[in-house]
Amino acid sequence: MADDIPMDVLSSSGASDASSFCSTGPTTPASSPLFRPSGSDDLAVLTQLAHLRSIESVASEPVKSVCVVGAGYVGGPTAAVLALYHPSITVEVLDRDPRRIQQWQSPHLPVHESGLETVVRTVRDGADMAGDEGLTDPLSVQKRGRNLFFTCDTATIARADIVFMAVNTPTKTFGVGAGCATNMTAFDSAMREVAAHAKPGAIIVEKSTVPGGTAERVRKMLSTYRPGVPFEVLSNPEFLAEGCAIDNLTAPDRVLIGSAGTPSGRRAARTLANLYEAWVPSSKILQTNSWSSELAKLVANAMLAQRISSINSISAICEKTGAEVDQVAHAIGLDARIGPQFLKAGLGFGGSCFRKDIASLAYLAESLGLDDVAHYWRQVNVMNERQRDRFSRKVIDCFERNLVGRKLAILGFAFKKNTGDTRESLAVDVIRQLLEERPAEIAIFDPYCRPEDILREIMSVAPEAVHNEVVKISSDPYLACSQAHAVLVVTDCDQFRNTRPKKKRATTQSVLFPQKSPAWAPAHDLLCHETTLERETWTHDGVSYQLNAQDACSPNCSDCRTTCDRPSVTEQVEWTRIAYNMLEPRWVFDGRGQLDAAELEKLGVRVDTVGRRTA
Ligand SMILES: NC(=O)C1=CN([C@@H]2O[C@H](COP(=O)(O)OP(=O)(O)OC[C@H]3O[C@@H](n4cnc5c(N)ncnc54)[C@H](O)[C@@H]3O)[C@@H](O)[C@H]2O)C=CC1
Ligand SMILES: O=C(O)[C@H]1O[C@H](OP(=O)(O)OP(=O)(O)OC[C@H]2O[C@@H](n3ccc(=O)[nH]c3=O)[C@H](O)[C@@H]2O)[C@H](O)[C@@H](O)[C@@H]1O
Repeated sequence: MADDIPMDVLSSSGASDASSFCSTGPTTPASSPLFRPSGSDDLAVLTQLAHLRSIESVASEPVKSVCVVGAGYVGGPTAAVLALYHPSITVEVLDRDPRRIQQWQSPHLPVHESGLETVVRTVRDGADMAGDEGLTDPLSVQKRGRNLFFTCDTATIARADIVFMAVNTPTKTFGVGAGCATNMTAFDSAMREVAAHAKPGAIIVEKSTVPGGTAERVRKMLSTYRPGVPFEVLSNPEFLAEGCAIDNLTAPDRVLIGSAGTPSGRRAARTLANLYEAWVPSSKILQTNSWSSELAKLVANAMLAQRISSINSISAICEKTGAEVDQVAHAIGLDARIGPQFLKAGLGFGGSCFRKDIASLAYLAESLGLDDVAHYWRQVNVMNERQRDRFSRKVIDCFERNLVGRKLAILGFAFKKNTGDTRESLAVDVIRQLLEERPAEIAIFDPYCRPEDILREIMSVAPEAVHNEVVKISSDPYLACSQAHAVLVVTDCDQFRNTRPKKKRATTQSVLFPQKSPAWAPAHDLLCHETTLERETWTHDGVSYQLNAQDACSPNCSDCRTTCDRPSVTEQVEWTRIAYNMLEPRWVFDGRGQLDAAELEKLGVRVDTVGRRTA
């Protein structure tokens, strides 16, 4: 039995739906070409009829139930947003990891994203809601039921009209294609569950980033496991970026849907487009064939990453000349054909996707015999690794290649700001290289990462440093930097700046909902997230929601303990305080080019900035 799902959900669309297509007698009149009055042909006719009905149902029947397989950074937020915009659809998120599921059901969500908790609580726990009249008038308040559920029970698949596949697709580390090809183990194992349980006519949607041709492979897989049963397979890659997932999901630049191009494939694509049209303008929903859609996802990431490697290659030139990389980036970004985004030089790109998606693209090119193309894209990853090496080397050189006895502080461990994701953290490589020089201590502070995640990543490259407590995690930036000979800014967190960040431009959300919605940003910033009689309220799209209180955790909840230990730094750090407690030679290495070096130098520290020649 699925966890925590009301009985009416289970009874209205149980697994029996799947068989009901076959057990219902034909209603086709005798004159129909499908009708054969007798004998062994009956079964074939019934099967054919069932298929026709289930294919038809893809387009004609409203979607009542959605299953998202994979409760990760993509699956969780995607399911929550889908549930928010479709209160009448039951959204169930399936994961094989019980710990993840338990966290999604608790106050301690496994993913840190601005605005996510508010959305999850609204749809997972239900809320009171009211329109313009507001929540103060009891007569205008309505109940919003719960329609987001998290479970480990694969039976949930059988209830779904649409199944989104959002499991991890990392790089293969073994066998043919090791280091480049996509490891499809998780995807294929989840697909086998889907093939076993999905009801006829279900639409299977690839949300995961997969190699080109996967939709075709999935179609074959389905026809092997469930011969003769009709399913539609769509590609619908996700383009959200971590740290702004809710903004990206609620106001995407585009939604891409790839289908088989057959009439039923197009109908399935239309059904999926209808779901999105609840909040995305139809002009932003693109339909292509599956291959184009799958390839477009890899190419989008490759092109973004390529810009970063390009500007970082220029930063290397700047560091040896009088040019400043930010000035160069600004000057070229003003050309409308180039544009200003993704030109920020730094330590290179981290995160779970850019490197692996470029490797997958290069592997595809290589498998097609296009070695030059493969080499071209691989260079983007090569440049990226060199960027980190250059940074670590610079730190070591500034200490005349002797870090013995020195304390280094690392500000930021996540691969970018506003996330607690430690996968492919840039800091790991830097720390690994610095540890080779045997410093006395490396202290790490990050405002969002869990200490256990940081330690796990470092354990994978330098277990001894963790055991010997050379590497320490601090929940306080000032403690981390106290008595440090150098401070390295590794993540672009606004908390680490020494100047006010530039004002954010209005999000596209405010364009989408000009009058009604005050946009998500204020909701995130909790400006319209207030506590009224101890119940929090928030407003979106002209509707005010009053959240229900969350169930209390057990007294020995380990997540509560971790949360208490975690930093509460949301304000900018005071560099005066940091500088005061540093030891000579008081180096600050700005790996993200976001500090005002001249201001910092007034505090008596030496500053080295990526993409600028050191004074
Ligand atoms: N993280 C991101 O920002 C983005 C990721 N993507 C793509 O989305 C996909 C998912 O990425 P993330 O959410 O970051 O991964 P993740 O690792 O955070 O989550 C994947 C989840 O799938 C679960 N899982 C694995 N095998 C399963 C199975 N057989 N049955 C049920 N659950 C299973 C895992 O337990 C895990 O919770 C990847 O293909 C990734 O490339 C796409 C856009 C953005
Ligand atoms: O497929 C994915 O997983 C996602 O990958 C990226 O999203 P994400 O990796 O979450 O974050 P980005 O904002 O793209 O940053 C990636 C890395 O590049 C770095 N970066 C970014 C921009 C820049 O100008 N310079 C730069 O060094 C960031 O600090 C970070 O380490 C893409 O932006 C998403 O569109 C895509 O869906």
